[in-house]
Amino acid sequence: MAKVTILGATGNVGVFAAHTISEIPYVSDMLLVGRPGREDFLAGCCRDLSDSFAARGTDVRLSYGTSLADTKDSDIIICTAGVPRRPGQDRNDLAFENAKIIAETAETIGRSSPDAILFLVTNPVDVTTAVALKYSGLQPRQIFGLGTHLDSMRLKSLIARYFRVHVSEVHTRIIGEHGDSMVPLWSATTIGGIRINSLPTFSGLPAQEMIDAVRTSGEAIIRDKGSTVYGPGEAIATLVKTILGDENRILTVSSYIKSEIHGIGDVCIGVPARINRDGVFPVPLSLEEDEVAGFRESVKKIRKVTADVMERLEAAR
Ligand SMILES: NC(=O)C1=CN([C@@H]2O[C@H](COP(=O)(O)OP(=O)(O)OC[C@H]3O[C@@H](n4cnc5c(N)ncnc54)[C@H](O)[C@@H]3O)[C@@H](O)[C@H]2O)C=CC1
Ligand SMILES: O=C([O-])CC(=O)C(=O)O
Repeated sequence: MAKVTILGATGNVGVFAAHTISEIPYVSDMLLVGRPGREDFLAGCCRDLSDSFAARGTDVRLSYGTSLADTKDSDIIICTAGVPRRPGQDRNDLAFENAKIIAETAETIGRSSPDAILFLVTNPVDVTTAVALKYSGLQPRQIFGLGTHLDSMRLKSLIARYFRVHVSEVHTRIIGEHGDSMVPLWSATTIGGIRINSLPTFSGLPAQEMIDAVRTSGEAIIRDKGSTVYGPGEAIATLVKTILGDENRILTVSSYIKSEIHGIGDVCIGVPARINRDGVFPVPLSLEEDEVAGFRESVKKIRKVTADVMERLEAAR
C-alpha cells in the first residue's frame, strides 16, 4: 500500500486528481498539500472526499498540510503547484515563474523523500521536469512529467471517433514537447492491432486537422471553461496506478533521455517509457525520417527554453 501526496491540492487539477487517485486500490494514504492560509479549503476537501468514500467503498486515510515537511515517506509526490496559463498565453510563458516554485520544492523533496517518485504536472511540463531533476538530486528514473500522455489520449479519442471504433482499439503516440512542436507517430498508430496507414480509409484521414486540434485543445478548453481538469485528472490517475500496480505499461511521459531516440538526448521530453514501481524507463525507438526530423526540432526548442530557465534560476540564487 502506498502514500500519495498532491502538491497544489487546492488548485483545479489538484482537487480533481485527489478524487481520481482516491479510486486507485493501492493507495492507503493521501496527503493534500496547499499553501499556508488554505487550511480550511484543504479540510473541506478531505471531508468532501471522505463522504464519497462511503458510497464507493473506498478506504483511504486522508490528511492535509501546508508544509513540504509533511510529504516525508511519500511513495509518489505529484506536483500540480504553480500558475496556469491564461487565454492567449503559451505554456512556455510560465517557464521561469513555475521553475522557481519547482526548484525550491524539488530541493526539499530530494532531501526529505529520497526514495519517492516525483511526478510533474506543472507547465511547461518538459521544463519543470528538467528543473526537478536538477534540483532534487533524485535519479532520472524517479522523475517524470505528464508530458505528451494527455496529448496522446486526445489524439486516440479523435481517431476512435473518426473510425467509429472503441477507444481501446486505438493505440497511438505523440512524442516531443507538450506544446506546439509535439510530433504524432503515425508509424506507431494501430487500430485493432493493424497499422493505421495500411487501412484503405487512412488516405482520407484528416491527420493535420486532428493534430492541430490536439495542439490547441488545452488552449480551447481554457478559453471556454477556465482550466483543463478532467483530462489531466484521469491521465494523472492512470500513471499513478501504473506505478503502484507495477504494471510495466508503456506510456508517453516527459522523461530524461540520454540518447535513446536516434542518438538524440540530454533533455527531458515526451517519449514512450516503461513504467513500474521503480519508476520510468525510456524505450529506445526507431522512427520514420519525418518523425525524427520533427522530434529533433522539438528537442531543440525544449533544450533552449530549459537552458534559458536554468541560467535565470542560477542567476537568481
Ligand atoms: N501537464 C499537463 O498536461 C497539465 C498541466 N497543467 C498545469 O498544472 C498547473 C496547475 O493548474 P491548475 O490546477 O489549473 O491551476 P490553479 O491555479 O487552479 O492551481 C494552482 C495551484 O498551485 C498553487 N500555487 C500557485 N503558486 C504557488 C507557489 N508560489 N507555491 C506553491 N503553490 C503555488 C495554488 O495554491 C494552487 O493550489 C499549471 O501550471 C497548469 O498549466 C494543467 C493541466 C494539464
Ligand atoms: O493547456 C494547458 O495549459 C493545460 C495543459 O497543459 C493541457 O490541458 O494540456
